[in-house]
Amino acid sequence: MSDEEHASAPHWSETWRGVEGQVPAGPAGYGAMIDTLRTFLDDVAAASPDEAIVAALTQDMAGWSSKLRPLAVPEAERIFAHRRDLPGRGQTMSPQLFIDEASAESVRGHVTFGDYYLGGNGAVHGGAIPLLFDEILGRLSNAGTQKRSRTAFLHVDFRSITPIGKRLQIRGWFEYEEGRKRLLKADLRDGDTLCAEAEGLFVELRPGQP
Ligand SMILES: CCCCCCCCCCCCCCCC(=O)SCCNC(=O)CCNC(=O)[C@H](O)C(C)(C)COP(=O)(O)OP(=O)(O)OC[C@H]1O[C@@H](n2cnc3c(N)ncnc32)[C@H](O)[C@@H]1OP(=O)(O)O
Repeated sequence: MSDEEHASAPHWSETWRGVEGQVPAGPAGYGAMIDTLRTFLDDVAAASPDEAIVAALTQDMAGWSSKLRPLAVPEAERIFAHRRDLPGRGQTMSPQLFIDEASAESVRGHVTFGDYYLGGNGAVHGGAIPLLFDEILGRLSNAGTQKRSRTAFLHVDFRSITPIGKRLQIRGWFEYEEGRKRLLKADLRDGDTLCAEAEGLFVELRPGQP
């Protein structure tokens, strides 16, 4: 990185905590709303409601959709998934990632997959785990640089089942950088048990690449 690029690059911590002193986008209470939505999705997944509850819930949800739809804004103005100051970035697509320790080269955190992410027999769905790895490695790859990268490949090995409802430990780290290529690795553990590990190639975008 040249001196000029270094001076204008964001600090790596902004990726995990947002910009210190900057008022985050969105109204007060946005994070609490997203947390409530996460709990709601877990409750929907776990419940066996009767016909009356299903009808009432459908009506309530449709009511909220019709209130939200006119409030849609272009991507750059959206709050969902843009709140780097919140664990999970204020989104519900991937499980809420709590960062315990981070640097420019590595990150360590914890995560609990709720009932919403159940695949079967108490195990997390095999598609939700790569989502989490892409989240942590994609953010680490782009930490402290304006030269954004995108995932070119993400290889995941499932070593043992990943349990629902347990606090798990996740780590991500840089293996090496070579030109525009950044190779990163991650693992997900339940105590001493290795649940899954990943290797991702992130390729730095050229100017004009979306
Ligand atoms: C805009 C920023 C987003 C982040 C915002 C942050 C927001 C807050 C955080 C969000 C956290 C979630 C982060 C999610 C991150 C995603 O998930 S991004 C979405 C998923 N990924 C995509 O959609 C990418 C789609 N693919 C592409 O756009 C293009 O293929 C790529 C990856 C940009 C590469 O294309 P290219 O620039 O034309 O690269 P190319 O010159 O062909 O190759 C460069 C080098 O890489 C190698 N390479 C390329 N692809 C491969 C491959 N698949 N296998 C092996 N080698 C490969 C080439 O062989 C070449 O190697 P060398 O010859 O230099 O040794």
